[in-house]
Amino acid sequence: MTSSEQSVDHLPSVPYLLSVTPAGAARSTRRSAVPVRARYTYLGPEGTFSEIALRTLPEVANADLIPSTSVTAALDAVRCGEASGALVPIENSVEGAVTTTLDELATGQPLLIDREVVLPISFALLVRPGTRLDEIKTVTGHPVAQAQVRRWLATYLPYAEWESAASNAEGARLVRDGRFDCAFAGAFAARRYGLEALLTDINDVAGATTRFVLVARPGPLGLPTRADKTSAVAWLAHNHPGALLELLQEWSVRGVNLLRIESRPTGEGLGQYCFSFDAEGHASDRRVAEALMGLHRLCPKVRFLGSYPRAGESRPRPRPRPRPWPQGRAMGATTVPALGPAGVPARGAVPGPRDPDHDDDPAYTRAAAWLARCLDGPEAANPREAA
Ligand SMILES: O=C(O)C(=O)C[C@]1(C(=O)O)C=C[C@@H](O)C=C1
Repeated sequence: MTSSEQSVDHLPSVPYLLSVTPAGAARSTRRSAVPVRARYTYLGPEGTFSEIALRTLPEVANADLIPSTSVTAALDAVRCGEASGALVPIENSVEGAVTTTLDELATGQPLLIDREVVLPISFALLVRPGTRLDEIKTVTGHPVAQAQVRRWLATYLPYAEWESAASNAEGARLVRDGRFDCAFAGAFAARRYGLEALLTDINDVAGATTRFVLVARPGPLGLPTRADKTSAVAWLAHNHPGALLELLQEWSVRGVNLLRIESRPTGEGLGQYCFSFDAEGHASDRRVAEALMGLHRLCPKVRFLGSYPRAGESRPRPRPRPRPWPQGRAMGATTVPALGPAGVPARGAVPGPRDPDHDDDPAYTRAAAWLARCLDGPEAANPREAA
């Protein structure tokens, strides 16, 4: 048994976060002086990989961890102030994006990604004690799990009927209740639901991993480390030849590496897409800041999703304070706003200093003001959306 299995077995039984008050009710608790015990939520019920991922974070050691019924419920709990943060899956190395998470972060009241966790994923076939493989007729699990065991299912349970569950642990709960014969879930979930791991280490692709993000209400960004990632969503102005290329060029001309980019339907009709991406670096890095401002000029809508340490990079540590950018000097296509003592645009320093090159350029001024608000983390870090 691994240490993570042990930690799950010793979890207290907690209720689901079900009641959600209207969004917009509460502000971030990050700066609160009141010593309240933090509450974090995750895709539940107890015994999900999401819970294991959340428990790897030192900041939750003394917090209450409360399962949510879905990614949407977890994020809404943060939006309305019921939880300080939510840990949800966002990407799997075999199946790709967890689209619910991408879409929920792209819409609704803005949230920021604070941290990411990458977890190795391997499934066990959980059954009620005594069930044999040749007795299994119905199977359940999360859709992302199904994609990771498709070949295994075709080989060993070709006639079993699959029905998706809200999460792998929810699948295990349904097996316990007699709704299905077996569920794919982490082996650590077996004891929680009084089940038996008939088989373990099931995976079509060895070394599969899932990336999870810890999401919170907007607040000041963490200081840059030597290994950061910046996430955002951009909507293109017109569907014209080269529109996506223009967006990508904002990054490439500045030498910023994109780590992920995917299109997601906006819901406004066929062919209407926005682009969700991760870039290497922190929004206070000059090149990343310039690229974000470039996007703001180019796109009718940009949603900043945060700058945070990259998981798995050799121990990110705070950088030495960066040298201030030369104030008001043009750097490539844009200049950057005034810097505060931490090397990031100062609170209230919006827009930047008098800039003879750009003062007659309202698009520049708006982009600089937007970037400073992204770094400072006010509630409305996405004025483009209100426009
Ligand atoms: O956290 C869980 O256990 C989940 O059910 C979610 C989830 C996911 O959506 O990626 C997590 C990891 C596994 O790769 C499969 C499913």
